[in-house]
Amino acid sequence: MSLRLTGIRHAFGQREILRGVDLHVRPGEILCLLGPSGCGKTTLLRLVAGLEELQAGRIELGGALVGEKGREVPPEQRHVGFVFQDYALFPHLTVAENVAFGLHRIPRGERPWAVTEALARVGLETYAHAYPHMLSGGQQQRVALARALAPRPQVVLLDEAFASLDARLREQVRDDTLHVLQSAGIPAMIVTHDAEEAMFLADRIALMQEGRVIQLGRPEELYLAPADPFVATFLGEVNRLPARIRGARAETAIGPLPLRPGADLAEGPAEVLLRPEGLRVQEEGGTPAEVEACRLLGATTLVHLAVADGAGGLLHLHARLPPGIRLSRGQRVTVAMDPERAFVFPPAAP
Ligand SMILES: Nc1ncnc2c1ncn2[C@@H]1O[C@H](COP(=O)(O)OP(=O)(O)OP(=O)(O)O)[C@@H](O)[C@H]1O
Repeated sequence: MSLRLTGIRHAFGQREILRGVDLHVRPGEILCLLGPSGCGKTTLLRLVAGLEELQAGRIELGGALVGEKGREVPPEQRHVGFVFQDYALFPHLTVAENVAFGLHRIPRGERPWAVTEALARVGLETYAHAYPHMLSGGQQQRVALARALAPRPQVVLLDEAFASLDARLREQVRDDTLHVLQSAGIPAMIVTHDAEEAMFLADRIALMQEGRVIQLGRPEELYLAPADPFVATFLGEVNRLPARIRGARAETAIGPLPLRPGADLAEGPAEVLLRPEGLRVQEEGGTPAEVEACRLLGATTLVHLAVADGAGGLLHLHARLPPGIRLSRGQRVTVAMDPERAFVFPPAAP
């Protein structure tokens, strides 16, 4: 079971929303469509589900053509499972009846077993006879997932499925969802605008901007080798350092950074983006810096630092250090760069 999208374009009126998207969700793979609001993620998902008329390109599910302009398989015949942000459970049906709702293709006699199996998969078999309002938001979302998976669809699509849950519950439901999707082995395409969520869930991330996939790869590829500053900043916090390319190095206020092999950068001004965990704080042997603030954030300690920018001003930088490290305001330290967490790009447009 896999999903292949080729040359998908879409416009609403004169506005081009999708500008040529090619994607392959492999069997059993979890692919996250990540991008800012309005970049076309939901539209792409709706095209896959058949909820939007295809204008250009092809959609294949499990090797069979389900969408091409003028030749579209209707949504109910596509074997696609859908989970929305607002669960969309039927309030007057029990949990079991909600899950059974999409099982018309399965022989009647097998349906109770399919419902029990789907509810067991999400750990809610004891709630079969409860009504949605008796469940927490997280449990309702798990029912929605069970309902989407019960008919064994070719692909399951999740659209901002965790957005309406509060932070702690969201983490729990995400975690459950990852394990449920992996154990079901059904490929999934998940829409989110939250980079951390995408990194948590995805085997691969397709980062979208203005209707195009800007970079496609494993989360660590996007995080550690971003194709451009947009990808670097979307995937996580960065420090921005003015730089100058000289030979095979980018020179910055906190030392030189060797260019990566194949980097195509002209001599002259550039910009280095440095992940906060790539800013090492040491007692000696780096560039002098002064601690402005130090806060424990739970899993990491965030240190605010001031460094001379080499032109009479100060650069404000963030370092993320292991928890337990305590530095005081005004303390003098030195800083250095971890080249694995630093990326050089042409200078930002003024
Ligand atoms: N039926 C429609 N008619 C006109 N414009 C639409 C329609 N559906 C979506 N749009 C517009 O298309 C653009 C892309 O919407 P889409 O929902 O695909 O983006 P998205 O990346 O999922 O963002 P969001 O997270 O905000 O939903 C938006 O500007 C939206 O206003």
